[in-house]
Amino acid sequence: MKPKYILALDQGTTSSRAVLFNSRCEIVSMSQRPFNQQFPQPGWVEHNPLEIWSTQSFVMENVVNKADIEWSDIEALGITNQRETTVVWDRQTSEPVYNAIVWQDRRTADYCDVLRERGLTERIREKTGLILDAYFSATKIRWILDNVPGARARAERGELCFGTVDSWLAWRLSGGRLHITDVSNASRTMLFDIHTLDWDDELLDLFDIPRSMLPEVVPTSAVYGTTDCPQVPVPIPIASLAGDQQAALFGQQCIAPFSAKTTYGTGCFIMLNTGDRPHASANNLLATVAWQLGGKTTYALEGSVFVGGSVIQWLRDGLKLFSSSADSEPLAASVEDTGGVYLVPALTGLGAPYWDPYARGTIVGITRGTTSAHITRAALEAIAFEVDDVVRAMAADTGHTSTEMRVDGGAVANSLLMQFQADLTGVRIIRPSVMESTALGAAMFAGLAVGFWHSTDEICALLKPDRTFSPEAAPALMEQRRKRWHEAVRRSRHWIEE
Ligand SMILES: Nc1ncnc2c1ncn2[C@@H]1O[C@H](COP(=O)(O)OP(=O)(O)O)[C@@H](O)[C@H]1O
Ligand SMILES: O=P(O)(O)OC[C@H](O)CO
Repeated sequence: MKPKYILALDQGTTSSRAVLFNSRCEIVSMSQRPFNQQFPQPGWVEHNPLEIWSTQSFVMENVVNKADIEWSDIEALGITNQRETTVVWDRQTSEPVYNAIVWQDRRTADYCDVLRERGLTERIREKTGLILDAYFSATKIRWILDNVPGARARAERGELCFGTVDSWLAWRLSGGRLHITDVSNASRTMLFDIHTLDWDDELLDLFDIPRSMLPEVVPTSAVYGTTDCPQVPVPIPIASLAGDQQAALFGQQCIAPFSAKTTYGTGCFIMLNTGDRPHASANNLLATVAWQLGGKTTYALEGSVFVGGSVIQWLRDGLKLFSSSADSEPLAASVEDTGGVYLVPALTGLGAPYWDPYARGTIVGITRGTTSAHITRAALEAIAFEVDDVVRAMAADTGHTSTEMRVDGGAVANSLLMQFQADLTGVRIIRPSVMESTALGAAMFAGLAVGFWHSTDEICALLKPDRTFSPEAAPALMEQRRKRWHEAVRRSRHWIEE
């Protein structure tokens, strides 16, 4: 019999990726294409939705051509995506009415302050599991309706569609037949009740968003329809939609309650499976939907750190300390320690567990002896400190201390960072052999929907770890370092005037 494949489309913040998996969960081919990041004003981040689609469709075609297979050999495709990023488009023409407002964009921070002053924080948290913050889609949609000429009237006439990037891609792939989003993406909009699993009318009223704009909410793993676009010559079942962090949690086989993963990409996203109910956080973490599979809903606790690997990008492109992100490791390893330097990468404010949109990046402890190597090492350590803050908040929330954490994302290639993370957090860090956990998760959801794989157990038996990092440092020393880090964080906070 001819081999069959599952195609995963992974639409990330900085690049679009397509990955083709065979039935042994091996990567058969892969293609990646970066696209433009637009920063029209300080704190604003936008993407062109047409470029998101053109790069995504380019890599999708490329991956099939590279593998030298027929499109009809693909049993199903799955979509996973940067979450919260907001696209609004015309239902008739499919033309976006504005650029995509990216999850990192802070333009609606002051509007969130107004809502906070009106005492809405708790009500929003109860329903959505989220912290009232500009990160989520609701205030971004409202901004588009209020600021793009004619948009509100068109939305009220039912002419506009809203979607996170999963919806936008499903719309384009299906030739405008599917206006859908899955529960994991819906749970990041701040318009979705994670208990009833439906859009919430009170929140829609609050943000003044017509319900007709919203996509239909579907399970994470199911056949929703087939492709119908010029780029795909045969109809292929579209069989999963999942937020990228939730897909990574699944791809990392964190299927049992209290299993956890961290993805070290542009940001760092720490997620803990909390089983079949949301866990309300007392420590500024998010309760969110992990996935809906086989009629069962699984929830997670999440800490979202806004600047992770992107601080290394900033050292590379902004300060020009090295020419490739991988060079950060030998440079940092060329010194024994940071020489007392702490770098707080609050370049777009601070996310979990601080949620301070007015914080800004800070480097403290610089002396005449400080070199680019010390600063680079401090930046790598900062990523680990940020993750450690969230892991500790999770332990405080759940009363459960994990002994291991699975990791993925571009920056896990950095072994110095991984070892420091193990030392600091005191847990075993497990790096998988299939590093594309996000794409793998999307493929697993899609493969399960079409019977390509029959159970998660069958898939887990196919996957092996690549390397484990065990804690080696003295806990007392790490505690001292943690104190200094918190002192540096304190200095970075509330820097921008409200
Ligand atoms: N060896 C490395 N050391 C540290 N950071 C790295 C390394 N390789 C890549 N990165 C960082 O990882 C990020 C890319 O990770 P990736 O998972 O591809 O991001 P995303 O999915 O958010 O677009 C970049 O910010 C890059 O600077
Ligand atoms: O594109 P990534 O991997 O940085 O992920 C972005 C997150 O989904 C934002 O919440």
